[in-house]
Amino acid sequence: MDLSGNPIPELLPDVAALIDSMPEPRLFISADYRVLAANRAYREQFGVPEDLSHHFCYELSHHISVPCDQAGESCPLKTCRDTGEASRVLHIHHTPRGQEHVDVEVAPIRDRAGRVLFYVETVRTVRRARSGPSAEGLVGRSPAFNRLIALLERVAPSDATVLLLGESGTGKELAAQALHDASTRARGPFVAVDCAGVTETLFGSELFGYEKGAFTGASTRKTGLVEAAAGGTLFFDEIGDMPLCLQVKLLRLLESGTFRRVGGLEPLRANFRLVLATHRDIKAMVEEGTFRRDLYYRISAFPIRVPSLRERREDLPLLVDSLLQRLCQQRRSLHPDALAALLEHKFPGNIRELRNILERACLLADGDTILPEHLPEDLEPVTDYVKEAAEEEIVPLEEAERRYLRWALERHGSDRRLLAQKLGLGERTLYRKLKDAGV
Ligand SMILES: Nc1ncnc2c1ncn2[C@@H]1O[C@H](COP(=O)(O)OP(=O)(O)OP(=O)(O)O)[C@@H](O)[C@H]1O
Repeated sequence: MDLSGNPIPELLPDVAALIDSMPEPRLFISADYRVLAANRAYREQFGVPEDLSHHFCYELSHHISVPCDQAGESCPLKTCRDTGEASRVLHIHHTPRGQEHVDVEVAPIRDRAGRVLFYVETVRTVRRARSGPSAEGLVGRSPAFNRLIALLERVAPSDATVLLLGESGTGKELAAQALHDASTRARGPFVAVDCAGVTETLFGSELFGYEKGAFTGASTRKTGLVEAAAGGTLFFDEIGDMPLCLQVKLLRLLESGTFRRVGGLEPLRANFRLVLATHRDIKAMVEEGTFRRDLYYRISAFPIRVPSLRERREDLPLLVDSLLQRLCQQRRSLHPDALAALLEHKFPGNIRELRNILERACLLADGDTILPEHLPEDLEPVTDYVKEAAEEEIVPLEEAERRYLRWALERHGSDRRLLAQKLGLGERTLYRKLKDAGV
């Protein structure tokens, strides 16, 4: 029987017993969000009320009284109901341990005739991201950050090459490490190679190692980074800074999957998962001829954009608390006026800049509280296009709209769907307007 009309089908107890043996936390839900059963793993990890019969999934996981899709969140059950296909999203759920990032997947369970009986929701805790202050790892809870985590979670278990793009200091290296930790190679090594400022000779011997006697001073055999990364992840940081002559060598390694130590004859098989990062626009570099097109195609199968701090401004208080835990011996907090000043700052250097500002402030502050005077004097304000427009002469309406859109995007643009909603526009109209305005 279809569960949207809710009596529970007779086969549910059998299926519930079956999923009890499954190791991942699972819920059975009806089309109208009612929780029908929770398996043992779910009960153990998330704890549920004795009697589930009067509970809805959104109450259990979000502590809200309306379905997620009516509360501005994407709801995998709704998508699954609409499309008939499984749907997977990243959410932040309430758990006995506080709020946690979880990877939620909802799939329909059908009878022989193909009618949907009910839905099964699998909930996997994402351990690589923290939604509360934390002394280590990636922290954040903004839509832009959650999108990054969702992509990292999706691609991590595969061996696909990942290219992390984003401004300096946004956390690309931390994201690469998180990707490794979430991969099947997590027990293997994570080896980072900094491509900025490498010379051809150094690169060869660093990357591939050398045999004893390969050149003057090579008194013993040296293992290179490619060999050291066997079974793990090889992370090329600042790949956009790699000179063209070295790009050829890298391409050869990727194409052949083999390498030779300097001075060695025997080809050795490489065994690493490739992750790369750059703050440069390498697509534009390809057009300019400063980055090899063939290498670009080889490494850009799965690009992930790491958002700037401006796109995830709402994470700033959480980042401040986390970084203060990491930086200061004693417990320190930020005065509300100091936080307000930081919220107004542009942060061209992103989280690294925030970290440096806080490190300096910790040294300057005598007490437990960081005050505005402990922050740099030259904090650069976010351009206030609205104020700018108001202070000037009357401008054409089109120009005012362009400025407003730029402001709205800078301040609230991390979730474009929500932004479109707030502006009273369809998402496609917003995209068109942004394109027309050159934003
Ligand atoms: N989400 C985050 N949560 C906590 N700390 C973060 C986060 N993202 C970045 N950081 C911190 O910000 C600093 C810069 O991060 P990272 O070195 O990973 O940036 P990057 O993008 O690789 O920079 P670059 O392009 O200059 O190499 C580090 O100290 C890192 O620990």
